[in-house]
Amino acid sequence: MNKDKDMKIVILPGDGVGPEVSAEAVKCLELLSSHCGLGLHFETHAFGGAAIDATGSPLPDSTLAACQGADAVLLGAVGGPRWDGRTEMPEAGLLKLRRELGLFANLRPARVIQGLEALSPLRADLAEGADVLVVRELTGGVYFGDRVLEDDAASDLCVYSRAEIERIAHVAFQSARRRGRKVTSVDKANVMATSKLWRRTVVEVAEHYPDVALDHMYVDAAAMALVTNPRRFDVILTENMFGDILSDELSVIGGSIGLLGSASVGASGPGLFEPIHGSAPDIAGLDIVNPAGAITSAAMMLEQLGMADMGRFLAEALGKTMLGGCRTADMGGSARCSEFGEAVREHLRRRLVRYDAHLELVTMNRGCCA
Ligand SMILES: NC(=O)C1=CN([C@@H]2O[C@H](COP(=O)(O)OP(=O)(O)OC[C@H]3O[C@@H](n4cnc5c(N)ncnc54)[C@H](O)[C@@H]3O)[C@@H](O)[C@H]2O)C=CC1
Ligand SMILES: CC(C)CC(=O)C(=O)O
Ligand SMILES: [Mg+2]
Repeated sequence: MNKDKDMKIVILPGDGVGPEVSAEAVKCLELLSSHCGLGLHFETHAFGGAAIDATGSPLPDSTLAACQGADAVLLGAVGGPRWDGRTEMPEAGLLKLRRELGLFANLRPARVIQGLEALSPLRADLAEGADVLVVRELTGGVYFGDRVLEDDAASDLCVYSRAEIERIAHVAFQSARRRGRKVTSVDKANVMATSKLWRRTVVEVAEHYPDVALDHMYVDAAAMALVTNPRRFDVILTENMFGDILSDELSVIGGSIGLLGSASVGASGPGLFEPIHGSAPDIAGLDIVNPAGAITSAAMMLEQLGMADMGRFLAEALGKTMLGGCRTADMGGSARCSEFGEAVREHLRRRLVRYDAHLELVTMNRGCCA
């Protein structure tokens, strides 16, 4: 594959385990790019706590400008106790980056991997075949509302407009069309005004998708159903904070939070690809973190950049690595983060040899038929 245009990928390693997991994902992308002539160019920028230390800001102007000019952004994770209580927190940089890039849709796929059902804490008969996509609204709700913190009282404002709900609902219904044709909208419409508007708007948007089934659940019941009956879900459509919490919960049905990647996309401009986990300060620097979520995010990035085959090769190599028994500590194994990443690349190299042979055959056949 030779792309017509070179692509700029901005890497934001961030804090804690962020640099470790993003390094493994980047090495996989470099391998694919150099082998297949993808023309990916990588540029690393300061972000999060590391950027606060270097510049005083979690999202320096130069980092934001680089992201705005990129084809895609790959992020490790930000935050950690070192910056707790600061006026400028690393996490504020992440929220600002999402808003500045207009990334209103956060897609978090989770599934129980066939052959790895034993990793799931769920009973085998519940776990088998579970495959859920969380479509989380990413630039509205309580994370972006006005905050007041006084000595004896505090408040966080939750605001959603109809337009914000409509656009994320369309993403969910369109995603469902490519999957199991079912959307479960999760809200707290028995209490919250934003949830009442959410439910009303989702029902209206659903009229454009008569081929997709829609049901509604309150978030507390959904939290229970995720671990008692995950197969009842196909696409979960929900607001910012509920989606943040539910997707961490959902990650454990496959065995570990370390497995889940995500894609954040907007109406235009670069997407942001990041594992769903945080900076895991308790295991940072030990080379034991699971880089699967970061590698999955890199595969999602390739797909979004129009290189679906390459994304599939990477995801398959990741699956083969785990099925072959190479697992990090969170999956009950003893592989180091770097060993795991290298094992993925070894599977990728083997896949690329087969791909080259296939391309050669196609070229030969074309020659014969010309
Ligand atoms: N997107 C981001 O950058 C996010 C950043 N954070 C930040 O990260 C910091 C730590 O937050 P926590 O609540 O501890 O959440 P966390 O996701 O960093 O860690 C929760 C638990 O999961 C484990 N874990 C996480 N990722 C793992 C992986 N890939 N492999 C193996 N084990 C893994 C950790 O060791 C820890 O025990 C905080 O400052 C938080 O604000 C939290 C979530 C998202
Ligand atoms: C760190 C926060 C800004 C958000 C978060 O936990 C997430 O997006 O998963
Ligand atoms: Mg989170």
